Amino acid sequence: MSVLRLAVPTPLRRLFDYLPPAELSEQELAGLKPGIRVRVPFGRRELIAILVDVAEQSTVPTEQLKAALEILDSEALLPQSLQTLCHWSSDYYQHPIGEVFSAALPKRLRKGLPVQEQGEAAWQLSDRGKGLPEGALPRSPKQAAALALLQQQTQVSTATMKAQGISTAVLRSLREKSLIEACTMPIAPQAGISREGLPLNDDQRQAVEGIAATLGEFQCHLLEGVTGSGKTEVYLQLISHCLAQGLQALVLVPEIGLSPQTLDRFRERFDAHIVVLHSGLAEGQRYRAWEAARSGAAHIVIGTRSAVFTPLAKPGLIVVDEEHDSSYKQQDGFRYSARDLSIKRGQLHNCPVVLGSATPALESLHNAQQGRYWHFQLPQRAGGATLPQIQCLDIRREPLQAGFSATLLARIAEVLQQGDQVLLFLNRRGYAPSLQCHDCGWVAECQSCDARLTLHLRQRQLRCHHCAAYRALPNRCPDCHSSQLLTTGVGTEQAERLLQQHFTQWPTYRVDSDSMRGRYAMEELAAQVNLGEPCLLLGTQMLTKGHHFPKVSLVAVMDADALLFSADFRGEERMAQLLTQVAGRAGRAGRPGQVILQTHHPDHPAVQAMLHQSYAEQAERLLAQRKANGLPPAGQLIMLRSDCVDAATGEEFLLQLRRQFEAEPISGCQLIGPLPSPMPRRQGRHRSQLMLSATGRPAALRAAPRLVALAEALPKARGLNWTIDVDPSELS
Ligand SMILES: Nc1ncnc2c1ncn2[C@@H]1O[C@H](COP(=O)(O)OP(=O)(O)OP(=O)(O)O)[C@@H](O)[C@H]1O
Ligand SMILES: [Zn+2]
Repeated sequence: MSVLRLAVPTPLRRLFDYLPPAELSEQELAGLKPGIRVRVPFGRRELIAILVDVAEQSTVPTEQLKAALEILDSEALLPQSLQTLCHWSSDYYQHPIGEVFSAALPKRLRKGLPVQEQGEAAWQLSDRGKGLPEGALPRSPKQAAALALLQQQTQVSTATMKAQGISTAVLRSLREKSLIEACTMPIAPQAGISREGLPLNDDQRQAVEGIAATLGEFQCHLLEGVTGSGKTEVYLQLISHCLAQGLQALVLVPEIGLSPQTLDRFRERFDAHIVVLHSGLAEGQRYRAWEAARSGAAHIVIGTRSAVFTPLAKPGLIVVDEEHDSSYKQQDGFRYSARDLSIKRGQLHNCPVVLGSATPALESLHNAQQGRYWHFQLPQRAGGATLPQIQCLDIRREPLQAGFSATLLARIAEVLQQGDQVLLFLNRRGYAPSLQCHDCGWVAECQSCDARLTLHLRQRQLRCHHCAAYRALPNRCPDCHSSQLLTTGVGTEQAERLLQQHFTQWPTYRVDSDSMRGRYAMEELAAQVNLGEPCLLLGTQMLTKGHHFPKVSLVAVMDADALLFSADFRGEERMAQLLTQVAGRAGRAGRPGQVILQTHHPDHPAVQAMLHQSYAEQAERLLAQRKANGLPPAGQLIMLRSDCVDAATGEEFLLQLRRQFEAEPISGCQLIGPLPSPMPRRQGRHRSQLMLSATGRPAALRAAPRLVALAEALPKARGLNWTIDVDPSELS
């Protein structure tokens, strides 16, 4: 007797056995392929599952097995290599396989809708049209031409008709006469054509030649190139090698790095079918892009994190741009790292993977040093631009206006007067991060989180940046009714006001998630700024990623102190990356750039390092510290988090887990905690964490399934949730 072994989208970490649908013949059963969708009853619902295997028998007694309802596909939706990637991810991240498959499929298919062959709108003769006697063509010459075309070729695309001067109006009137009918024509994959690239400098050429030599085999490459060194040009030329071999390229970009400028560079370079996959797409658009990638019609697939699961008919190259970026790690649900999975994918497809960054993650540098990755360096800016000078501006005892020192304001004025642009980095949106009563000390706090509320003056609201809570801005203190409410700290909204008042002649553009709503906001802004008129750009991290503003010659970090004193062991690495990236926006074309860090801690070692060391030198020092402390990449971490409405339950659960794990310890593994999370209460839930530190991958690979098995076996208190995070990127 045959049993269908299925991955069902549920939070349970196991496969489910079902009997085949009753009407399925033996022959049909033998033809079932892993990777097809099956509709199954599950509790009171119906779910869409993925077939993993057809087994001879089940461990569940036959009478308890339910029958599947319907087989939805004849061919696997995902190629074998991607199915393997899903299984591997499920094991590695200890995430339920059903949910992993869901993450890999577009919503349309998850809902059970049929696979749609993608085609081009076209026309063919109707039966009446076919029966038209010779010489009985319509009198209109255009209509006659259209019919003549269709008599020669069975189907002609609307685009071809247009190229022949036949308008849609002509085609419509032929359809009204029932002579022709609409149809879809399969898109014949065409060769992607590359236009000529820039002449490469020696470093770029070495990288392109070295990496291109590995097309057709698996090899991971680290492309470490300072900001503006022309990494993108290296990707473009590698992709053109890839297209020349008839292969597809997958390019991953950080969530907010998918700038229109980047896309334009691809579109200008290639006469090829380029599809884009990101979270802002409508369901239908996403599906069409996915299908084009899967069928091989798309030559280049550019996407954010989840695009790492896009099937490719002829995979040739994977590029991960800004590989250090934290948006590659999913922070909830299925907590995978798209960078790490792309390397696994390269292995499965036998294709090279390029990790590119000006500020590579310590993990990647470590792998390069160990000889696992080939390491290519671009130490100079391309096209003759020089790297900017970084200075620190000691603001102790300096009066500040909305976070600006007089010295900085004067410097900004000079640059604007010279006709250049200024970029100001302030990583805090809103007007002020805190509101306090001057008389009684009351502080506006979120009722559900251990966090202060941010003042948004334009909307006259207090908002929590950790949950959706907001309330109207009070006029008086709710405790003592004093009207003396004061703000502390400065956000972008406040800094923007000051700039507008101070620099009336020049426009200020604010770039943060409040001001950049709408899909085209960033695109329009970039176009405006690149007209080259002097202006002020003020923004959060959004402004720092991948943008190329050639006229910016001064970059100022308004509050460098906000980046110091992080509790996370990655704090200093992140600071060095962020500041190097921000600084890298200055002086990208010809004119030398200048970077100013405003700080109260000019002697802090991290600030000093920014002034006197390159990122590579800082990374070397930080890596040595990590090794000394057994922290990643020298060791591996696994985080177990619990959350519950009351504080004690979660902690008790993690404590039990620790005891059970330690009853039979795994060598090379050490548990730390349970401890309250850095933000102990969020959205009304108390959060605790238990961290496992392993000396290396083998120990971690043994520990992860064991922790999950123990946690699943523990009695679960009402309302308690727990999650596992393998290779956590944030310790919060
Ligand atoms: N070989 C070259 N000759 C002349 N100009 C070049 C060359 N390569 C790149 N450039 C130019 O240098 C500028 C910076 O290049 P690019 O944006 O590719 O750098 P990047 O390393 O990707 O930068 P970042 O990491 O800061 O985003 C671009 O204007 C690009 O056109
Ligand atoms: Zn909140």
